[in-house]
Amino acid sequence: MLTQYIHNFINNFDQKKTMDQLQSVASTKEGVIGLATAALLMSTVAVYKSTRNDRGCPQVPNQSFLWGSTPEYRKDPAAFIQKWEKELGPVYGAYLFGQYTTVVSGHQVREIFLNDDFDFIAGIRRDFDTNLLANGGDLKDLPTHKFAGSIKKNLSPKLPFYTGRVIEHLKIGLKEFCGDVPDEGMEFDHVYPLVQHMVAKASASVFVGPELAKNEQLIDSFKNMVLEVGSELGPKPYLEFFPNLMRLRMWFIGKTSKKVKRHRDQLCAALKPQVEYRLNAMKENDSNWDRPVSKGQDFLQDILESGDIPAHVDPTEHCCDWVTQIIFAALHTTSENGTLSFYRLLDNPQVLEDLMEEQNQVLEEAGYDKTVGPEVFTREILNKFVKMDSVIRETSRLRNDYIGLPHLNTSNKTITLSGGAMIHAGERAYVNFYSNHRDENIQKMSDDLTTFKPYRFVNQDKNSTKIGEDFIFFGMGKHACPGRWFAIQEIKTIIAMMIRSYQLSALGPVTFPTSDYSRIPYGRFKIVPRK
Ligand code: HEM
Repeated sequence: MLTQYIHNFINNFDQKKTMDQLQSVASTKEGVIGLATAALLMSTVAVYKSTRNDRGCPQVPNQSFLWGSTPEYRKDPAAFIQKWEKELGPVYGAYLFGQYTTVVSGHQVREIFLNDDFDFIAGIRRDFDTNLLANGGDLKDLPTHKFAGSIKKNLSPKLPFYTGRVIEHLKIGLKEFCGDVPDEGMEFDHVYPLVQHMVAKASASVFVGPELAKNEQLIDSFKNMVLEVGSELGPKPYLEFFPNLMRLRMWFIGKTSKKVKRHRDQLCAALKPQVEYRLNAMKENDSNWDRPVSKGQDFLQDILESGDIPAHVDPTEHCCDWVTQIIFAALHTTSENGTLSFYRLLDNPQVLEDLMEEQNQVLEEAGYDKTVGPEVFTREILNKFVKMDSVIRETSRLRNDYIGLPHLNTSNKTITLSGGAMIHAGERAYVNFYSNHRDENIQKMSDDLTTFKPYRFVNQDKNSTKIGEDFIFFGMGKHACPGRWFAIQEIKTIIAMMIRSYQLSALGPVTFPTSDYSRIPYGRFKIVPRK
């Protein structure tokens, strides 16, 4: 009743006015007390409902009426998971993140990923909706299935073709970032900015073409849009109780934030002349135009040629919405995980030398001598770097991911898992990365799964893009990440290139985070040109 009332109450308000009111309410002491009281009431109702509903699985006892088990989880997610799994088994209910949640581990994760009634995109939108937050157009005009379909059709099959361009642009990115590295070497505070710049440059050359990849403003958005726009959201724990308010807040940020406006403006300004030029030339069937396909394709051209631009949307705006979606799906994810693998190597200097040795062997077998540079890499050659692939998979397996990938039951019925757990309509099931990536039965291996073993997956038929219940880093089933081949190839190329060109070393300890807030390790490092 109360939730329904609040739902109606919010939906009957003008969004902008409501948001203004909410912002001013939340900025006063009385307002915060009011919101906290409302959150307490909501929480009490939800806890009451959850105890009355039959859940078909054991529950984590609720530790606080207001926050449920969230503080215990946030304090030490690994300890939370170990404790409750030991006590309750692989599937249990918990009051987490402002709502009742079913946490699913083991073989039953399949039943979440492979059931069409569970929807990850709908599950994540409650807390993070790219369309709203980045003012990225109407979801109906660019639905996720269209975006995913286009990646599958236009990106993955063309990877062999894009490899050379990616290498060329990674090199440009490296040069722009480091300049000429002197013989005595160069020191850096952190890996992320370097990897981020290289990923932005190479990704832009594939998504919008080599010409636009020279545009500094566009590259700035490829690098910084996700972090800057994401930071506008900030932690607002009391909003976790109010999905509608959360969405209003994202909508408000999208419409009013200066950071969002800056990135959208610079993306549109960069894209506009290219989009207009290409559309004009296509319309006039001008065979002389500098068609990107003559120099190779790019993803922007695929969008323009798809004939899918809705008639009521300005083509530049539509392409800008596409690029915004691409930036959110592809850029930070790849930079972050490239950084992680890089730090694992800095932390294991012997592996760096092994990987150089592996490169030399593969290149020799391909008919090259040891002096060649990374420009000779092809997709085929990169695929033969099996030790490096294992390092990347092992890095991803051990990432500090805990309970994640919320999947919303979008049907109007209760879904019962094979172990008996019931997820009612409108509720979310979370997948337990942490357990599946460390469980001996799931991994089908027994040697210490809590430690980093770089060559664990060599000759195991488990490469870094092979998904399954033992590797849910990219999800699973028909919605598994369609960009994973591109992401992994980019990460592999960056690492292989850096190893081939420089001797890399950590300058002090490398620290891997264990919280659920940041996945990025830190530590200083040095590069010295190889002779
Ligand atoms: C290391 C980098 C990346 C990671 C860790 C990652 C991870 C994920 C995960 C966990 C999902 C959800 C899968 C599921 O629901 O089962 C996903 C979906 C998706 N990813 Fe990625 N991703 C990465 C890079 C990329 C790149 C480079 C692209 C685009 C070129 C991309 C495009 C997408 C799209 C379009 C979806 C939605 C698929 C659908 O709903 O059908 N991702 N990704």
